[in-house]
Amino acid sequence: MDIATVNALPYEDFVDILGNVVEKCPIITAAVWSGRPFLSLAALEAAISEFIDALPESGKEGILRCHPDLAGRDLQSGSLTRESHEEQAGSGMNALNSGEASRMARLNQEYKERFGFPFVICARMNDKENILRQLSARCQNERAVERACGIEEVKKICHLRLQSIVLTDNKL
Ligand SMILES: NC(=O)NC1=NC(=O)NC1=O
Repeated sequence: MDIATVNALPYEDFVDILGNVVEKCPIITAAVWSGRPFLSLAALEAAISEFIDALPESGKEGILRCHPDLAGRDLQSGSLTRESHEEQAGSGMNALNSGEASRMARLNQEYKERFGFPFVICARMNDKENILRQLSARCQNERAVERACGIEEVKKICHLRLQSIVLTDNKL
């Protein structure tokens, strides 16, 4: 789909097609619809990023709380969204050995208890070794640092999800 087609979508279709570029946060997509026509995919992505950046801390934490744990219960129960499942499987989260799985579960729990929101990382840009390394290291950060870091990862996930839906090579 090219950006001209995206711009022509009524908001129902815009939200249907692009509503999960930020995991389980279709309100972001529904809000940025007002900003069309977007001159390029980059402009659409910038509108999403600006909407997120303008949210209060509680809103940013809310976005993080909409993300399923990596190798967590949603993966185990098969209730991940299509996008999350592809991302988690692609980074090996569904192929952890028992030691790795219990370490992920313990560190995810520790992280959530410390910050009140889950550890979020762009799985498609990391392998399981780096995810475990990042999770362990980031547990030591301050809350504000982790809120910002998690949101940056959300934007990376969004960038890749948008690229899989909207063609990037043409501009209006
Ligand atoms: N907690 C997470 O980081 N979750 C995820 N990262 C991804 O890239 N996909 C997910 O589901």
